Amino acid sequence: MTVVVRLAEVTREHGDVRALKGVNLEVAAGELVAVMGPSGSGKSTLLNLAGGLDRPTSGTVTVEGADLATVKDLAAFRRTSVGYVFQDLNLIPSLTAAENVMLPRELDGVRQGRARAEALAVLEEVGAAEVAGRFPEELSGGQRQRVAIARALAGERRLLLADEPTGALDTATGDAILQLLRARCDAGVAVLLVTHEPRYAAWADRVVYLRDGLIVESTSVRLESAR
Ligand SMILES: Nc1ncnc2c1ncn2[C@@H]1O[C@H](COP(=O)(O)OP(=O)(O)OP(=O)(O)O)[C@@H](O)[C@H]1O
Repeated sequence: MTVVVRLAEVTREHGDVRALKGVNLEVAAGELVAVMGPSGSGKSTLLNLAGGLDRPTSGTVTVEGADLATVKDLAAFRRTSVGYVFQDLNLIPSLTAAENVMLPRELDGVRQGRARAEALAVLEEVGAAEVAGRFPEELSGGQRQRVAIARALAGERRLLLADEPTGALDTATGDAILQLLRARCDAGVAVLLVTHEPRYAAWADRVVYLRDGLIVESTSVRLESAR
């Protein structure tokens, strides 16, 4: 079992607010872990720390063996190792769907032709090939979500972080999104998924419950035979 991300005794304080109070969590390659818990319990904070978007007050975060505190170019590290589906998607309005997916790869030095080919392949994989040339404002909510996921999947990233990726989507689209994440996971990617919905958490191998900045419960949910 290859551990892709490990949080060890991680705390995060914002002034007097202790968003995380000593969290230990490992996610292995091929494992989908759902993070649940009430609003304000620290779920987004946990995800941001796991992806190097935020730094812990104490404790260590290790991604693919690298202690994030010692990584010099964290932005570059994130682009190559971590796929992130943001709650508000963060698609760039002036770029087409394909260009949005290509951008992080091009920033990494991948040539335009190859980045485009990759983008089209991954858009196809998420069922959004037909919108490759459209701009975000021309897309439905579900299509935007698929494009954001395609952007997170492009390249050989080993860690995928998704913060409520099913957002306000209808159940069928939400299920399709989870199916996609599950397929990536089964192909060897480690996935950390924040969700409020037990329906989606049921796709996970393990559910961890956060309360007041602590993991209060961790449950194995998915049996191999159920897949
Ligand atoms: N930048 C910040 N400055 C101050 N407090 C913050 C900051 N970010 C988060 N917090 C606080 O840390 C706690 C955890 O927040 P977090 O967003 O991680 O919770 P959450 O479980 O993701 O909530 P939700 O389900 O509403 O998204 C909350 O009390 C929040 O108000």
